[in-house]
Amino acid sequence: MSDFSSLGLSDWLIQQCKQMGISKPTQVQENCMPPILEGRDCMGCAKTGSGKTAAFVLPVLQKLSEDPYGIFCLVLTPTRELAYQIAEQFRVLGKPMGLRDCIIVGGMDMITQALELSKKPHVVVATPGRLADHIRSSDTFSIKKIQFLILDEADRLLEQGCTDFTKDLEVILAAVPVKRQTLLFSATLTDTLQELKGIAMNKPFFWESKSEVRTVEELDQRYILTPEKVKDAYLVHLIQKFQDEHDDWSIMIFTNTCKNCQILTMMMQKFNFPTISLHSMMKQKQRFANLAKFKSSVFKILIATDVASRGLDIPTVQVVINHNTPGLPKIYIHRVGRTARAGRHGVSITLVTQYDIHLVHSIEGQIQAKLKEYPVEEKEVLKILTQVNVARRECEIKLESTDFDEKKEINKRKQMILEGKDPDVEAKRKAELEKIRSEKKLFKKRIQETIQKKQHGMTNPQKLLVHC
Ligand SMILES: Nc1ncnc2c1ncn2[C@@H]1O[C@H](COP(=O)(O)OP(=O)(O)OP(=O)(O)O)[C@@H](O)[C@H]1O
Repeated sequence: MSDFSSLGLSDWLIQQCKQMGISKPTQVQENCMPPILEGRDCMGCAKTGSGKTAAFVLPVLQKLSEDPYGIFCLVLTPTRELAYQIAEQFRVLGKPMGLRDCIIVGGMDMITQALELSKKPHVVVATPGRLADHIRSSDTFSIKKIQFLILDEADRLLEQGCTDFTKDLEVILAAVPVKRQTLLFSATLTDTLQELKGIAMNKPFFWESKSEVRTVEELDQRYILTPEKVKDAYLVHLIQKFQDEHDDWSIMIFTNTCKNCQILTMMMQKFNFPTISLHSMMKQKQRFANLAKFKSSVFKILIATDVASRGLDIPTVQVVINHNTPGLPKIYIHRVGRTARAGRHGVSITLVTQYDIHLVHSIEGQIQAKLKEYPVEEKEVLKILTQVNVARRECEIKLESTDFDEKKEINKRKQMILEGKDPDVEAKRKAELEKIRSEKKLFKKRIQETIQKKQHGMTNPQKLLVHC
């Protein structure tokens, strides 16, 4: 394995790495840093927790120190928390050169951000939506001369998930120079390779870690098969066990919706577990505060939606629990990648219902590894089942008495307005679609019933026609 100096990194950066406890490059750093330093575009696909951030931060800082100006580098990332984490790496590693950075994310004051942008920071780390808003509304800053455009979690930025970044990316790509170095990183690049190559036009250097298994060796991947109604009892049992058996422990629990995240958090707090939540319906300041409390181990359990599934680097996390089986293997890869980072060991436990078995098969197919069953004493779980289910119902009732659903509706309407849609027209369209869907469902059901009856000799063709 090479060292940082043989990769072409300057002494002052090597010293900075040492201060951070980084002495030898990881594979992705060893392979991607030389082409980046040579001026090539680069696409790096390496496992979670393998040091992809430093693989782009270090060469950018080196180039910036040779010819410092602002705005030199723009980093785009899908979540606000991740933007802060990346900016922090730039700040720590770039301290000796007096690096000036600026974070541009939603949920924070736009005027303060505009002022910071106008001061020409060396590095801007942004989420696409808010940066595109600044580009549309202000001419007090320019990203026309940037040297580096970096897309961290590049595949997420390009996919059309629940947050669709494509329109904002178009605005940003039109504002950056054609002559630039483009760097794209993620643990799951391969699905969107062609689109990504379109962004890194300059014959990109592509590097992918060779191993067949797409999750890290240090991760013990488990599952528990459970009926839907017993899931929460398993969760309480698992947490109790970790609390009893470990002194120093930290758990991330992923769930599918903001509401479920909120209810589970209330439930765990009811059981006196030190729990805190992170989801997109929370105010941004609360999100940052909760994450900070979890990082500093004031709270040992973080219950989150997929807003926290990518990139977050919290070394103390030893366990990841999937309260729902992720619908896509790549979501699974990122979620479980919040533990077993940088060579540490970790465990992931996925709660699987009978309806999710096909999802587990598709996850196993993608990661090229089998999940093993996690042994649990069912008797112990059944003992607390009623108590846990009563607690859930109480929390659901409590949440219903707040304006949580109302807030959700308002957020949805705000999002539609931002996307240029009329919320009332959309609601009407949705209701009509729903009506058509349920009519179709009923129609299908009737046909099936009629066919079944016919097969049992209980009907005749006329009856079928009458039904149709
Ligand atoms: N060469 C190195 N040696 C030891 N630790 C390192 C090295 N490079 C980075 N690290 C540490 O490894 C941890 C994970 O790094 P990083 O967050 O960059 O992972 P990643 O590959 O971006 O993961 P993800 O795909 O989850 O975003 C960080 O705490 C970082 O400080």
